[in-house]
Amino acid sequence: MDSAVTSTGPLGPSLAAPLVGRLAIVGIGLIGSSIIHACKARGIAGTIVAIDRDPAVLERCAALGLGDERTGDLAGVAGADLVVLCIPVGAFAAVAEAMGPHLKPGAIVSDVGSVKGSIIAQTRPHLPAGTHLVPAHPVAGTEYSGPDAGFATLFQRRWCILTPPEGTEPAATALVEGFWQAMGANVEIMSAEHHDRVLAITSHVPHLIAYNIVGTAADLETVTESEVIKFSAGGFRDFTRIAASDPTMWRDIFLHNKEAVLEMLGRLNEDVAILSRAIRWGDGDTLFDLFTRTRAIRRGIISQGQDAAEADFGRRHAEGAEGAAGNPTSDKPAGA
Ligand SMILES: NC(=O)C1=CN([C@@H]2O[C@H](COP(=O)(O)OP(=O)(O)OC[C@H]3O[C@@H](n4cnc5c(N)ncnc54)[C@H](O)[C@@H]3O)[C@@H](O)[C@H]2O)C=CC1
Ligand SMILES: O=C(O)C(=O)Cc1ccc(O)cc1
Repeated sequence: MDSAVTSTGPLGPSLAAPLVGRLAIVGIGLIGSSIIHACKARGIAGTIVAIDRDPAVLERCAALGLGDERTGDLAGVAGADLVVLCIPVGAFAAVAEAMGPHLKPGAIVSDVGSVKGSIIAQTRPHLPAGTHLVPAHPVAGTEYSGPDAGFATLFQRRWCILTPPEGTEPAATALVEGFWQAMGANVEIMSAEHHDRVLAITSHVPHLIAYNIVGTAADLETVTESEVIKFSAGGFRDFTRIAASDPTMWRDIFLHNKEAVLEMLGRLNEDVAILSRAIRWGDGDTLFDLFTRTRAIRRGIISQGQDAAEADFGRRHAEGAEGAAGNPTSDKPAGA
């Protein structure tokens, strides 16, 4: 990648020549618009076609200058070298069916969906021979959605997981790998099945827990709504951020990663039963041992540099610096 770099700006290296001639992004929400910002900032694509079925979204794209061309018609993928589907997981079959006939021979189709097995199953049957499918999932996002929420640095130093089905042309995978690296992401390749199990425990079940706890708190008869808001500075506040995530997107994720999520929920329920028992019987050792183990996991994540801002917060907190008592979790995406 480095030999193709001409200059380094505030957003990182800019490419000497675009990696992709014609890029089509379908779905200009948080992720689609962030890709467009990142590609523009770094000269990754020659021409960008922004496609969305919602006229209001296209209007915002025009106002924000997102895309060199904009259309509500999936025929807009015609002539694209790379098409990236940035739509809810439940919309893939219909979109793939409608766009399939317009793809040029050799086109690479990728995506950003949070579930991979279902996306492959929905998309592959509709892709003409001679095109390539290289599914991707940037493990980076916020609780915000829509074209106004995107920003160029969203993927920087974040993981992007590729799940090319067996038999995928290595050159197609390499192109998509280079595309994400050019936006600042670290790329890892694994099977779709493995991806869906890993993400079920690291992302999907945590979101379900957040939705559930906020719902439960809201339903409690003995705690008023104003008390929930007033005293939400504790752990509950972090849950409310996650529970503000897009309902359509998350409904689709749970419906399309059903098996892995149910498997992980089964394990979680068993472990919650063990904790309930420890609390009931005053078994402090069980609680202390678990909390010691989980604290080490958290510190391991930070020392691996996966969350530099929070590591910095932790350091400043230890030093007693000004502002260290605030919550390190941003309520707003940078630049939004
Ligand atoms: N929000 C996040 O933090 C992350 C989301 N993802 C995945 O990225 C994908 C997109 O998520 P967001 O950008 O957050 O969603 P979003 O809600 O911000 O944007 C989705 C866009 O897709 C458009 N759309 C929906 N159906 C369409 C169709 N049939 N044809 C054309 N456009 C259509 C909508 O009008 C909307 O503009 C989802 O699959 C999600 O699982 C992946 C990583 C992080
Ligand atoms: O905002 C958060 O905490 C997230 O977890 C964002 C996110 C949502 C969905 C994904 O598939 C990946 C990342």
